Amino acid sequence: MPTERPSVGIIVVAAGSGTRLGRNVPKAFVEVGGRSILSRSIDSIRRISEPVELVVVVPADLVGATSTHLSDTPHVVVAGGATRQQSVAAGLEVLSDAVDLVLVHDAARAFTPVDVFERVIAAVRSGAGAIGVIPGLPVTDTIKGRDADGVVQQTIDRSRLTAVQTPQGFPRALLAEAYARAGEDVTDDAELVQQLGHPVHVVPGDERSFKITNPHDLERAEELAAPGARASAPHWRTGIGVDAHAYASDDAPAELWVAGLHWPGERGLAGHSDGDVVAHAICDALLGASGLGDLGSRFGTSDPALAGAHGEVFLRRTRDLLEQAGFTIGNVSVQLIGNRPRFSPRKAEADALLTSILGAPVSVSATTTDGLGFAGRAEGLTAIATCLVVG
Ligand SMILES: Nc1ccn([C@@H]2O[C@H](COP(=O)(O)OP(=O)(O)OP(=O)(O)O)[C@@H](O)[C@H]2O)c(=O)n1
Ligand SMILES: C[C@](O)(CO)[C@H](O)COP(=O)(O)O
Repeated sequence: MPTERPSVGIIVVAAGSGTRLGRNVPKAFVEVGGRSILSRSIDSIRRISEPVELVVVVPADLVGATSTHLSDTPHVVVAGGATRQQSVAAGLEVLSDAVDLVLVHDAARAFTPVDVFERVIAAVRSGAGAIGVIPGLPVTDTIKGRDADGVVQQTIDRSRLTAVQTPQGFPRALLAEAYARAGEDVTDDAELVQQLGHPVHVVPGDERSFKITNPHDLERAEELAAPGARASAPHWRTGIGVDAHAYASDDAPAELWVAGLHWPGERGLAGHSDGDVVAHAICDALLGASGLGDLGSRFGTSDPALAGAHGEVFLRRTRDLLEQAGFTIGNVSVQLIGNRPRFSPRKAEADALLTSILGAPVSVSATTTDGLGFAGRAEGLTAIATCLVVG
């Protein structure tokens, strides 16, 4: 069935042995800062702002062990071949029919920022199914041609040279045809597409997208992976979350918990958990900003462990989910809407508690609605939260 926009498939080739790196495990499975190169190479893919189909190509004896390197990212694993070209061909074989735009990415480029992926996807789309797109950087060294004895023959005009990176993007039909007709082994996908006579355009690559090839590259990778180092330009995202709970009925009274605090003597809220609207609105804002779903899909009412759970439980779990996905919370701002409790005397206490739970500044304010709406009629409480996250 035709889709409005080409649906994206990404083949991550990770089946190389890493001869030049000289380790005793295949390169993509070498650890950098406690995580494999393969695992790091999909960090940015997880952040692409649309769903993508992921195929990972690995050495045949590591097919079974690969999933542990990809956490919960949906993927298909397939055994690669003796050359990069054969490995890409193996990946192409298992893409589903839904995919009509393919990116091929080297796992060895473990720190490629997400904007490079998005730039390549956008450029392929703008080419109306007819062009290939590769990220590249200007060459900064002087480049000379030499003969087999090492004698310089000429200086090559570097102004027209590009150092080519991945992901390389193509309309699926074009890449499939290029691979079907491929002859001699070449070093990148664009070469095969060009051999068919199709144009390949260069878009800006990124210095951080270097290929981990030699031992020195591994040192550079360790530096980028070190705590506090930024492997990619900060990507700020905003989120919004709203929650409302009715007051508990007199038949089933409850204690009031709002903003992580217990409010003795106040009428409690009804709900599967403790009904902490402030905590729940914050979770929704954070999950939404990070593209990680929402409170309902992450912490469903079917989970008996969450019956009566306090807001703090949801907040801590939400923070963990964001951190696992590589996001850091910038700040959170929340407004509580309702007649009671009188919030301002405990604002500082609430801010301090929520700030310590989330490890980022949280500010809660409160307002009434001049008697309007369900909050004004004292039927319940609402909270609206906004946040910034960076990833
Ligand atoms: N048979 C191969 C060879 C390479 N690759 C992948 O292609 C990318 C680029 O290749 P390169 O950096 O040259 O990796 P290796 O071939 O492993 O390195 P070396 O040439 O040093 O052995 C890497 O992610 C690598 O895993 C692959 O999937 N299958
Ligand atoms: C695809 C590539 O990364 C673009 O620079 C490069 O051609 C891979 O070549 P290698 O010889 O397999 O490293």
